Amino acid sequence: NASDEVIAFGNGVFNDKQMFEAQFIDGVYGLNDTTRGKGIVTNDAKNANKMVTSISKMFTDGAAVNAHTFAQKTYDYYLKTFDRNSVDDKGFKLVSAVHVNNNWNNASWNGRQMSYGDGDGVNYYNFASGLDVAAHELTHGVTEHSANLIYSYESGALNESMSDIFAKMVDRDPEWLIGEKLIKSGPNRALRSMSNPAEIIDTRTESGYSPDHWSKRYIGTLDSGGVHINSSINNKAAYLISDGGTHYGVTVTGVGRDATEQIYYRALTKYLTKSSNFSMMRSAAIQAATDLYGASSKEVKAVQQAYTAVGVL
Ligand SMILES: Cc1cccc(C(=O)O)c1OC(=O)C1CC1
Ligand SMILES: [Zn+2]
Repeated sequence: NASDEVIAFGNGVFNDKQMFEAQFIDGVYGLNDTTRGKGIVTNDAKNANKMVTSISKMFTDGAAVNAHTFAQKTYDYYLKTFDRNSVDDKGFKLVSAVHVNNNWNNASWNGRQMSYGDGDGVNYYNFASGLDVAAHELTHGVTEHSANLIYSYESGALNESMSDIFAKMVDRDPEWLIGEKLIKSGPNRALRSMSNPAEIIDTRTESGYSPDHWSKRYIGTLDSGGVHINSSINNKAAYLISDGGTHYGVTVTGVGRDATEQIYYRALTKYLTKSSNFSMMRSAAIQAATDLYGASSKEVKAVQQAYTAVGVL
């Protein structure tokens, strides 16, 4: 029988009410949106680690409702802000799996789909519960279909930072915290902080905190050469470009989120390459800001000052 689009309602993990397009296929309602690109589909992995393809009625499953609606919101952000049609700009079908593995404290993009763990319920809530998490994962897809930054050492830290930056452009909060909704208990109130990276305890680093300056970068092999550790250095720069501030004695006059997202999107899609390092990130952002706002613009000045403030020349 014909499948038809319906408007459905459901509650997320924290009973956040969501409204979304759903599909009625072969007698079953499913989280299947055929109105965006080549589609947006959400599956229940039933705590297996294989990606099942069953679309079942999941409006009562908070993780599924969140993963699905957050993928829609992120799709809409890229289309509206940059006229980008999904991760590949060709309508790439966005597939998400929830309840992956058991008590999995992770979320991922594997080149084909997003996956979310349920969290252990002690330190973490369900990893599908944060819009910033979904936007982070989906942006890994955007990066893969643009600069395709190698996921290790400095290029990997930039890969991670792109995901954090756009996560916060989609899911805006004044302190630019990453994954704050996931934390149930533990020393940190978020996975990362872009406004003040050094507030986050990280026992992998020499100082014990996330780095907020290139001189404090993690040099080691953990975390694929520190991709989630050193991303904080570029995150801080992006925060300073947007909101401004004085950091290690260097003052940046912020230019706002809208200019900042345009600068980073242009840098990511036009200037960064798979082996770009932090210094090349500085050059790419300056070039992007020059293209968009002019060589003597306040935006170019903010980029120069921000990268100087985090020790990247
Ligand atoms: C929780 C987690 C663990 C390992 C990798 C990632 C990853 O996607 O890089 C990950 O997800 C995040 O960092 C998102 C922002 C919360
Ligand atoms: Zn990531």
